[in-house]
Amino acid sequence: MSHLVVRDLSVVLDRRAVLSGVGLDVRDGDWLAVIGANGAGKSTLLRALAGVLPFGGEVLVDDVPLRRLKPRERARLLACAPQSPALPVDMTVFDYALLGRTPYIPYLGRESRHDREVTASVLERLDLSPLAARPLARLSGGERQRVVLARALAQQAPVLLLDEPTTALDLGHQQQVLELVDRLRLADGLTVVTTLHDLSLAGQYADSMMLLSGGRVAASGSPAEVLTGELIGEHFDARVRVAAGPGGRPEVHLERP
Ligand SMILES: Nc1ncnc2c1ncn2[C@@H]1O[C@H](COP(=O)(O)OP(=O)(O)OP(=O)(O)O)[C@@H](O)[C@H]1O
Repeated sequence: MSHLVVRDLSVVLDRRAVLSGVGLDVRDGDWLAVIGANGAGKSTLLRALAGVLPFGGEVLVDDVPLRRLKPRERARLLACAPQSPALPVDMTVFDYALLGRTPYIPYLGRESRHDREVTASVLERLDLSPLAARPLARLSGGERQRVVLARALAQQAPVLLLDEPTTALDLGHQQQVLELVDRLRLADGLTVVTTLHDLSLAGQYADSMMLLSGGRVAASGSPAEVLTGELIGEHFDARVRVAAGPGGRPEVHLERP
């Protein structure tokens, strides 16, 4: 169970301010969806939270500033599935997912039976067991995306950051992955932050949403507050119709101009 707080976060890349003044507060078991047009800064935000980019401002997990933690300590608190990480193509699916257990394996030590069991069970839940011995080079795009997610889940960290976790997945696997993340957050109180381009899907799963535009927070609140025709029209330059879906959650449909 972990409470993620971000205050006044900024990131400068190539001497350009890519994120400025970003704040968020995600409680145990809550799901925040970060949305925004291409280049708005969504991946940069997740990379800064994951500690792989230098940033200004504060990121706190349960009141502990992230920048004070060693990489191993941070990895036990916060797991990240990036959008397209460089993959060691000769490594097998099992060994790659097992890398998620690194923060628990002693220096110069070997993984325990428990580490292998956790890894095997994550692969099972993502339909990846039959591929466990296959090298990453010989996977489809969607299979590779699930393996990256498997590594993050094997890390068993209470804060989970997912960058576009469903882009390469077919409909069934999109549902499987999002339902699995939803079950984990309800059962284990996982704190989830995802970027998602599919706004209806984001509205169905998230408790709260944040709309980024030009590296700043343009809107935040419940899905119904953020997914309005006006905000989407302004920040995505798209014409849409927003309808109330199941449970009053907004559904966003593109409309031909
Ligand atoms: N390493 C980098 N150096 C310089 N600029 C970068 C770097 N990485 C990203 N940017 C720029 O930062 C801005 C935000 O990029 P980011 O990848 O965070 O956007 P995004 O919202 O995730 O976009 P998308 O929806 O296309 O994935 C973009 O203008 C991008 O060109």
